[in-house]
Amino acid sequence: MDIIFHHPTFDTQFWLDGMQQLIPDARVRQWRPGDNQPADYALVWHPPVEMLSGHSELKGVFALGAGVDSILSKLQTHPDMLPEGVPLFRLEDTGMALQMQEYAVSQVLHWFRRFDDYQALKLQAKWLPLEDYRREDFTIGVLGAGVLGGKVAESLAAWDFPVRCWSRSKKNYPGITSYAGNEELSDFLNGTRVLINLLPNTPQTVGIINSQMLNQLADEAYVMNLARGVHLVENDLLAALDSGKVKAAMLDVFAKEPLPENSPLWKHPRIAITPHLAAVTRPQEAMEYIAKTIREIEKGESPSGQVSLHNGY
Ligand SMILES: NC(=O)C1=CN([C@@H]2O[C@H](COP(=O)(O)OP(=O)(O)OC[C@H]3O[C@@H](n4cnc5c(N)ncnc54)[C@H](O)[C@@H]3O)[C@@H](O)[C@H]2O)C=CC1
Ligand SMILES: O=C(O)C(=O)CO
Repeated sequence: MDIIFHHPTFDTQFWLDGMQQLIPDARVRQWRPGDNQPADYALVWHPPVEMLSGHSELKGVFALGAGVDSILSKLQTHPDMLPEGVPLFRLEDTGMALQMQEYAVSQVLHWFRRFDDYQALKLQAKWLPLEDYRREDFTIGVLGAGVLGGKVAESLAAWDFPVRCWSRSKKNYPGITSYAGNEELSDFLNGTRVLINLLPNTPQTVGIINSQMLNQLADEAYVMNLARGVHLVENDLLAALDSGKVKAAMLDVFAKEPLPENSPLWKHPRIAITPHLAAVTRPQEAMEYIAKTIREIEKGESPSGQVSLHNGY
């Protein structure tokens, strides 16, 4: 079995050695421009078109992240990049859910305990106990209730917050109210105080966090974007912050990354920013998942994690 690997920034040797250890009889190599030799599996992030195009012998392509939008958008301009019938897989959790839970829970608790207000008071040397927020006024709404959104919703429900989620089809997470489809979006938004985005980037979700959505949230809402920058209309968020509709935002992802130095988001006192690291690929977990999936494919099984090209995620 031949496995090819390409990632613009990962430690390639670590991945080659790791995959070799997990599948000892495989020949694992770094793909380099000009390498047109056949392969059974490809592990990729931002793959050059020629790495995959024409390789209909591939039995699987593994994206080395959870979101496959960068690969699917390249398919728009290079439809032959993924040969017909070759399945595309993505990382399902592999250590990312726990990171998302840490990120979301710590920030929700930060807002709920009003640490942002106390930091502002501290800067004025003011000793002023504020009224507590109540859980019943702190409904958390998770947009996208898949592998990551579902876990984030569960971890916040464990802190006794009222939690709801929104997805394409109904979910059955204990203690979480599930809303599905565009027809239930307004009901989901109505009363949501903290909006957490974990949707995939698809034509249906681009720009979804806009004025219309923000205006339907509870007053003094909080917004956390952990999915993709293109989901959020940045100017609409700035307007909602200025009007007071939104009290604060925590953003991990941006339409343009790295976020340009002249972006007004940097200077806004009620926007917190992290540089797209809410959840990163954990190499060992990812390799174990890929090796397990390869074994399942080799046995003729249908492993989970296959991307639906039709749904776009
Ligand atoms: N900031 C970061 O560091 C990271 C961000 N991500 C982002 O998180 C996203 C979510 O990842 P997973 O949970 O693994 O994806 P997933 O595919 O398991 O879940 C997606 C959820 O969104 C829902 N959804 C999709 N389209 C919808 C629509 N049009 N209307 C309503 N619901 C819709 C699905 O029903 C599902 O519940 C990734 O696509 C990626 O963009 C992932 C990893 C790290
Ligand atoms: O896995 C993903 O989709 C990411 O965004 C990683 O940072």
